[in-house]
Order: sequence, then structure tokens, then C-alpha cells
Amino acid sequence: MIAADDSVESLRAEHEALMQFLYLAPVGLVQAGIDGEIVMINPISAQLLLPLSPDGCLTNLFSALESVAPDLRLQCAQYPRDNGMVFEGLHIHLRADDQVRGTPQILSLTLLKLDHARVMAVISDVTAEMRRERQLRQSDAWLNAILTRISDYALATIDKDGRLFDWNDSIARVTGFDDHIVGSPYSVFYPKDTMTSEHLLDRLREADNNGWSMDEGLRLRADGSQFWCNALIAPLPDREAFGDDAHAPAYCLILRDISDKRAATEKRRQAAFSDHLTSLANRRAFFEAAELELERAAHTPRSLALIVFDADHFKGINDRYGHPAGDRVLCDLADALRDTFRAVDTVARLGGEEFGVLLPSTGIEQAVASADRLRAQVATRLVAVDGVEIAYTVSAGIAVLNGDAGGIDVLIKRADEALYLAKAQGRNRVTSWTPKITTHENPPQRSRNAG
Ligand SMILES: Nc1nc2c(ncn2[C@@H]2O[C@H](COP(=O)(O)OP(=O)(O)OP(=O)(O)O)[C@@H](O)[C@H]2O)c(=O)[nH]1
Repeated sequence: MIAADDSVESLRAEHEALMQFLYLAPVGLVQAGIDGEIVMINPISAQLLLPLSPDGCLTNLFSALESVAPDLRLQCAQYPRDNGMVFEGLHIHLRADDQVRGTPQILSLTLLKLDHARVMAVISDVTAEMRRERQLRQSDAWLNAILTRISDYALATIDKDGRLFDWNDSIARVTGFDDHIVGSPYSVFYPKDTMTSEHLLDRLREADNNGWSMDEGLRLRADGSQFWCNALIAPLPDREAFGDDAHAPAYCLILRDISDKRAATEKRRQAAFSDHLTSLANRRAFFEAAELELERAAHTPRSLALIVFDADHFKGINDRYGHPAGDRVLCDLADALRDTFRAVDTVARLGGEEFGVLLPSTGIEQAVASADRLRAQVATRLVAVDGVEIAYTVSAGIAVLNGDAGGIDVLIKRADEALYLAKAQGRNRVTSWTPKITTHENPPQRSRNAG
């Protein structure tokens, strides 16, 4: 008797545990007769099915789902075996007026035949899952379209030091580079000398601080040709997952070939930013470039050099050979400047016979060497005008900001003071600014307005 009592007790306990499981299970469970009459339903199923029930009560599984899945009853009746899976993960799309949360709701239904008289339904709301899947598929399709179809976009990832991490067809299509560029700094897409290693890192820091960094300009193809390009760098959202690994993807780089669009606007930009006589950058372009460099230097301290060149005794050249001949000399000086300085430097005509060269990340020795190279070069040049060969010389004043306070006005003032000294000491020479020039020599100011 005791043994029989024990086994009844244990059966009861098992039954209770099972009921508890049914109630707490994280999916909807419904046990019903073969005709759909509900025997047991857990709270999740009730919550999912109740809004579908036409009369607001849940007595029959098939009737509850009739409006959205009318053949369930038939499918179940026609299932040939005594037990088994009638269907698995059937997606039931609820009608718009059945939407519970204002977005199309999708239920997943699995129906098991337990024996000739009973079925068990497992129901879950897969709306969020399906939406995520759809979004993933859509993102995948977009990415795929960009990578394989859209011919003017190139996508790449770069590591935290700006080295290309991967290569794909879009890069080949837009730039012509093959996978040998993996591991190179992304400046491989920039024409020679147009980007210093500091500029390269500046863009990454800017992307870190602002969420993205964009620039526009001429970029390089593998065959050496150039194209107008808009380049966007953005930090990858999940890059923390790679920890401190230096060779993990950290940013995405999107290059877009905008040659067609830029061809038209570039003419207008050229007109606004270049000097009409020499085609060098004009004052406006010079001051814009200077502000940008000073802004960069404020974030990441580095030296910035300015050389101001001035043709010597230029009034005399005009007086002797005429104004048009003087213009030819100015154009010759512009050519010499263009040939001497790097693409990353800004060479501008500041006005009259004065030219300014802004040299990012350049210290005093390097600036003096470049300025003197130009000076010496010019001294050997002869400008042929109407059968006459005109010789001329230039003087230069140099100032460098080494992370010390001061804007472009300070830099120009110092370079001007040094230039004044070069003129005073005999011309055809290069002089660097020192604090002594201002405090002891105290030269009069040459007039020049900033901007
Ligand atoms: N041909 C020509 N001359 C210009 C132009 N702009 C300014 N000038 C002339 O450049 C001359 C500058 O003369 P100054 O400022 O006296 O200087 P300088 O004769 O070069 O003497 P130093 O600078 O002291 O060596 C003036 O005669 C201006 O008319 C220009 O676009 N074309």
C-alpha cells in the first residue's frame, strides 16, 4: 500500500512539475483535441491567440486561427500518421487589423500530433526576429550592390594606424589597385606628397571625435591617373571587440568617384581660389589653408612654417622693361615656386610681387633649405621677353610656429619682419625670424591685411 501511495504521490509531483513547466515555458503551448478543442493553454499562447479569436474566448485552436490560417483543421485531419509533426515553424502573417504593436506581426506555429486524439501546438511571436532578418538581408543587399554594382564607390576597412585592412572588387573598380595594397597606409590613394603621415592620423582622430571625417580632392589610381574623390572615414561600431589588436579593422573608408560632378564646380572653385595672373592659390585660398593647418596644429601640436618671398627691386623691372614684362617675371617666379615646393605645401600669391608658402609639419632648418633652394634657382633664371633676357632675384623671410600660441597674423608678421631684414641686408637672401628681430631691430611694418 505504502509503495502504491508513493508512486501516486510521485506521479502527482511529476504532473505538477509538468504543468508548471507549461505555464512558465518561454513559448506558447496549447494542448488540444484532434478537432482543435483546447484542453490546456499556457499564458503566452493565450496572449498571442486572444486578439485573433472572433468571439473573444479561446475554446478551439483551429477556430481561433481560422481568419489567418484557414486550412489548419484540414491539414491536421489529413495527416496520415498516428503521431508526428504535422508542420513545423509555419509563419502566420497576421492581418493589418490584427496588428498588436502597429507593425506587421508574424507568429510561428509548430503542430505535433501526439496520438489519434490529441495535438500539441507550439506558438511564438517571431516578428522582431523576422524584422531583424529582413534588415540584415536589406543591408546585405545594399552592401552587395555597392561592392559589385555601383561603379563609383569603393569600400575598405583600415586599422587604427590607417593601414588598409582588406581589399575587394569595389576598390579595384574605382582605383585600379589590386590586393597588394593591403597593409599600406590609405594615403596610397592620395597623389604623392599631398598627405603627410600626420595628416593621415589627423583624419582618424577627427573621425574618432566627430563620428566621421570627410575630405574631397584629387586622388590617385593605380595607373597614376587622378580622379576627383570624396573620401569618408568612420569608426567601425564594433571595433572594441578587437581590443588593442593593432592589425584589426578599426575604421571604414568609403571613396566615391565624383569626377563628373566636380568637373563643373572645379572651374568655379578655381576662379574663386586662384590668382588670375599666375594660377597659384590666391590670398583667400592661402588664409583658408592656414586656418585649417593652425586648427590641426592646435589638436596635435606640430610645427608650421611660412616663407614669404618678395621679388627684389621689382619696381625697377617694371620701369625698365614695362608692366607686361614684369608680369612675365612674376609668372616665372610662380613656376619656380611650383617646381620647388611639395604638393602638401600651399603656394600662394599674396599680392603684387609677394608670394607666401605655407609648409605643414616643417621645422626651421627644412624651411630655410627649401627657401634658399628657390632663391638660388631664381638667381640663375633668365626671363625672355621680346628678345630681352631679364634677370631677377628674390628675398625671403621665414617664421615657424612650434605649437606656440599665435594665429596666422602672428606668423605673417614675423615672416614679414624677417623679410624686411633680408631686404635691408642687401636682398637676394633668406632670413629667419628670431625674437631678437622684433625686440632689438624693431623694423617698420610692411603693410598687409590678413584674410
Ligand atoms: N608687373 C606687375 N607689377 C606689379 C604687380 N603688382 C605690383 N607690381 C609692382 O611691384 C612694384 C613693387 O615695388 P616696391 O614695393 O617699391 O618694391 P621693389 O621695387 O620690389 O623693392 P624691394 O621690395 O624693396 O626690393 C610696384 O612698382 C608695383 O607697381 C603686378 O601684378 N604686375
